[in-house]
Amino acid sequence: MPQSGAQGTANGLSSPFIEIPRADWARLAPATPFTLEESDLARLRSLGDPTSIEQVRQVFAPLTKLINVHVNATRSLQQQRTKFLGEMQRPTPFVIGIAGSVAVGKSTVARLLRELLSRWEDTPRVTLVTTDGFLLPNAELHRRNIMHRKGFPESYDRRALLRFVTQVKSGAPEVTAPLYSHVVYDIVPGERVVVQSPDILIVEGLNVLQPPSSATALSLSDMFDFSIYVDARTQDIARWYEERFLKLQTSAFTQPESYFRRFANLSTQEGLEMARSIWDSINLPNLEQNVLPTRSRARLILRKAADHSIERILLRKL
Ligand SMILES: Nc1ncnc2c1ncn2[C@@H]1O[C@H](COP(=O)(O)OP(=O)(O)O)[C@@H](O)[C@H]1O
Ligand SMILES: CC(C)(COP(=O)(O)O)[C@@H](O)C(=O)NCCC(=O)O
Repeated sequence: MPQSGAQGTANGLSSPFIEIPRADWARLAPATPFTLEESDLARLRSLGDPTSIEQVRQVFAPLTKLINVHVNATRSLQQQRTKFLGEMQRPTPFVIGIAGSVAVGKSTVARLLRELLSRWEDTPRVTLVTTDGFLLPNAELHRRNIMHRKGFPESYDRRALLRFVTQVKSGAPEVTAPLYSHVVYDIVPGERVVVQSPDILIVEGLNVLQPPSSATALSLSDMFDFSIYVDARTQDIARWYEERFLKLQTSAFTQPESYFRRFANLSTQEGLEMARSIWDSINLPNLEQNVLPTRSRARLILRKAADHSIERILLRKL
């Protein structure tokens, strides 16, 4: 049975979330055969992410079913509204936001959802964009003296990001976004990501659930039809960040164009110290000050255990 109040009862208010026990959630998987193969999963997982096929079956398959219910309800509402207003309007893309800390594993969640949702016959065209494309280029971050704030809300061109998602959601046939490279650690000049009127747009990034900058402004999350916060204990995320940094030392950092190339030859101890210093000075304060406070704005919270498995599922009921 769903349990209420899993997110606490601050100020005596009851929690807007119910926790759905993992076993009950797994039983909500669709009856259709599960077709994801180990080889697909290997392609979709991020570096160091151990998500298993069993996890996908028990957690992600029911989640895509729930999202499919939301997609169909949204389309039905759109149709009825169009009829009521006497308008001619095609169904517009269903937009999903995925938020959470650096290194929590958002990319794996987003890629799995893209893959599984595209296997539903109602939504074959699913596009995933990451908000890093809307980071200000390094030259501009330096000019504003905020290079040490990469990932904080002020390091993005938030108006361009909101405009981009609004255009996609309005049904524009083709919208483009800038492209960010984690290896170069900067926007790639002249390259664009092209989005062509998908059935579903997934927008993944640290700050996608930020409230509006003023009481009268629209926020990105106003464009979301569904949203997910990928959550974990801060000390676990810090460890995942360190472990990933050590793995990147022998992979991405060795590439000639890597911004972190100078870290490739550090000893394990020095690598750990460098990872800890970046975590403590940038990603941890951003998590605590900006990202974590948006958790309760999500429709669904996926809470990961120390081994990356999803141990708790919290669904907003209000
Ligand atoms: N310095 C880096 N070089 C290359 N790839 C990176 C680097 N940092 C992160 N990545 C990759 O970028 C993706 C996004 O990472 P991140 O923003 O931390 O989000 P998350 O871990 O929640 O998916 C991950 O697939 C990660 O492996
Ligand atoms: C690029 C990021 C800000 C994530 O961007 P997002 O796609 O979440 O908008 C992050 O991965 C990052 O590089 N943070 C800066 C500190 C660091 O190097 O870890």
